Amino acid sequence: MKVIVTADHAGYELGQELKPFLEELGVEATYTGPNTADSVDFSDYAFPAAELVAKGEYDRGIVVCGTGIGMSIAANKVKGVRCALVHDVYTARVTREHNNSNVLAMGARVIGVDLAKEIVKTWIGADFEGGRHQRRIDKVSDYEA
Ligand SMILES: O=C(CO)[C@H](O)[C@H](O)[C@H](O)COP(=O)(O)O
Repeated sequence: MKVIVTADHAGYELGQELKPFLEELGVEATYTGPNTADSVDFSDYAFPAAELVAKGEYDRGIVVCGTGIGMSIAANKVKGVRCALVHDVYTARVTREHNNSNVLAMGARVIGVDLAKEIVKTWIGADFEGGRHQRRIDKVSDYEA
């Protein structure tokens, strides 16, 4: 699996920690966010990363900002992206099983590194269940189209 990780200035420390963590999980990970806390705009990082997921160049994306909200709003503007803002392990699992989310958003000012890693591990390992959930996703995709 190939995963792109990006962040803004508020999320860069967590974003950078996630690359080696994903590699420990056997995932090929790329980090495209900033390397300093200098202020940037989340949209400049969210759109390119989300587009690469939508194009299939990466299987999944992880986007991190202060709250995760700005990144998730931006990522969900990209056609084909289903970005889930997650701050607990339960929704990390269910958003894969039910929503087939292909981008995960987290807020580095909301949760700590250990919980973020648990969320990532759960989200990476959970599979889409299809069935009734596929029908529902198809309706969203039809609207998007
Ligand atoms: O867009 C956001 C809020 O939903 C992100 O959390 C940003 O990281 C945040 O707004 C950045 O805030 P800052 O005061 O400019 O550091």
